[in-house]
Amino acid sequence: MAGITSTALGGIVVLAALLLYRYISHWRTNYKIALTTGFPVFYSPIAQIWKIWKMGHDPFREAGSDTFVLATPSGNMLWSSDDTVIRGLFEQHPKVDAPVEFLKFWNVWGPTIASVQGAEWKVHRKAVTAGFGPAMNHTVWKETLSQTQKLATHWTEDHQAIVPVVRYWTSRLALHIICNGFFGMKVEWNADNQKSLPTGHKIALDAALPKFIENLAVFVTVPTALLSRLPVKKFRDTYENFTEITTYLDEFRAKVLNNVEAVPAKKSKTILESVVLSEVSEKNPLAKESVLGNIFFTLLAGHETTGGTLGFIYLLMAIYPDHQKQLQKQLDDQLGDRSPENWSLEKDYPILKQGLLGAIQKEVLYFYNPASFMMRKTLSPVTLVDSNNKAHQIPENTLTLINNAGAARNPKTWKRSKISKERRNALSDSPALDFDPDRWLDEKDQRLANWTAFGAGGRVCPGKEFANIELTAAMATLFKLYSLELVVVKENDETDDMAWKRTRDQAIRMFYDDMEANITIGVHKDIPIRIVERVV
Ligand code: HEM
Repeated sequence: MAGITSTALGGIVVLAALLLYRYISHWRTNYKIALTTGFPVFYSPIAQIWKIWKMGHDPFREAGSDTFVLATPSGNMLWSSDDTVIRGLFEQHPKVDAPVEFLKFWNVWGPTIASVQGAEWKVHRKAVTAGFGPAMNHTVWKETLSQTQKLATHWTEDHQAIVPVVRYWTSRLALHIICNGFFGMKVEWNADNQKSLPTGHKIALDAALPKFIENLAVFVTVPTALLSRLPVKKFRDTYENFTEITTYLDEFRAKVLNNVEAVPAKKSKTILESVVLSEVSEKNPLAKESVLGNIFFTLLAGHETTGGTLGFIYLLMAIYPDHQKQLQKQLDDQLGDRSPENWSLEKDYPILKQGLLGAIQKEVLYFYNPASFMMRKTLSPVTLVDSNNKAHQIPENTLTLINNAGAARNPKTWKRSKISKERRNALSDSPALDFDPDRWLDEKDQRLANWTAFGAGGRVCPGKEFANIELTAAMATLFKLYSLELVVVKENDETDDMAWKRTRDQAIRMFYDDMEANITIGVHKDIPIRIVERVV
């Protein structure tokens, strides 16, 4: 008996040694391949991608290079915070494309634009993008002007003008706008949406979507059969929201299909119509699951990003009242005493975008880009040129990590404000300390010429104009008619000024300490603000 055991044990030891040898030799082979790129190479068992926003440019400073390769046993991963390299990665699509094997979690109903490559991606892309255009831009402009005024009234009347978590509301605002653009739905701010539910529904669409998105990780990791059966509230809720959304999407789809012959002749289609139309196309029709999936993905990509960005903008304007006043003065000059109903997309939007309002948007998208990183993969060998004009040969099958957070805090392109070391340390060296929209108004400064918040090349964000129009209209409406202030509560024998500075510094610190990365980044804790009507 003891003999058999020791033989078995010996076998296990030999097998383990063989596996370890294979593991190490894969690792060494990958390391040698990585060296051919000409970038510094490091051995790494795993990449700590969950910490990326907080780490900022630190990994690159420690590596002594803005681009490096992590050689891992299962393959190599190139990390870059060099915006010339990042541009190159975007623009070399389709040779460099999304690594679909890591993006399957987007397939809630079926494959979507975000989780496919090559010829299949072209079909999805055509279906999704046909609905973006001048008609949609007008809808977004008008709906944002109207919804933002309604939100401000809702804050003032129903919340005694105090708003604890701004991001929650700006996400809702973006959801209301996109639901109008996609489905022609008018979502109101009072709780009546839940009372006047369409037949057959228990939850309103604008309530089910955010809850489902919040629990997307649960949905992706727990099998659907268990979600509906296990006695865990989170599982049951996730399943209920999923089935509600499926029914809504099915109903929207059926409505278009019922009258599908009329759609091709329409001069401008909604995104819903163009996606559904692709299901009945003779050439490469999309499956029903992909139709539902693409509508969901575009809804998600379109409101989480824009809502989150607007949340940062509103908060930063409360933290920096001087910038807010400067913006309001410029808005008064640009828009005069016309009311929002009379602002025009053709005339006012380009002027607003070129001024301080556009600069604030860029500054926020730069530091608080909704995606702290993006993944790509080289599908064939490519040449990448870095910001020192040096060419690097990157082998096929190299995963690449476009590190937006690192690129934004790269000292080569980022001019920091003059702030003492002590103050930086006390406020966690939060990027909110360096908030400086004016950097985008200096035309001679070309440091950030390569930077892009929306990607570039074939896979560039199709919602770029949608987002820019929405952010512009939501900022102009709010700051033309109202001001935002941090809510200051005095402690002990503090003077007004001391209490304000303490509150402001606490908010700046929270912009680093409490930043969380989920699907997008956000400060999810309370930073209460007050809305005050302007007397102009
Ligand atoms: C501040 C707002 C937004 C930002 C920063 C943003 C950024 C991005 C980025 C960086 C990409 C990836 C590009 C690439 O892989 O090269 C992307 C893709 C995408 N975005 Fe946006 N986006 C925003 C708003 C929107 C909106 C409003 C919509 C729709 C209404 C939208 C729909 C999409 C879709 C469908 C894709 C996938 C494109 C593809 O893979 O071909 N986005 N976005």
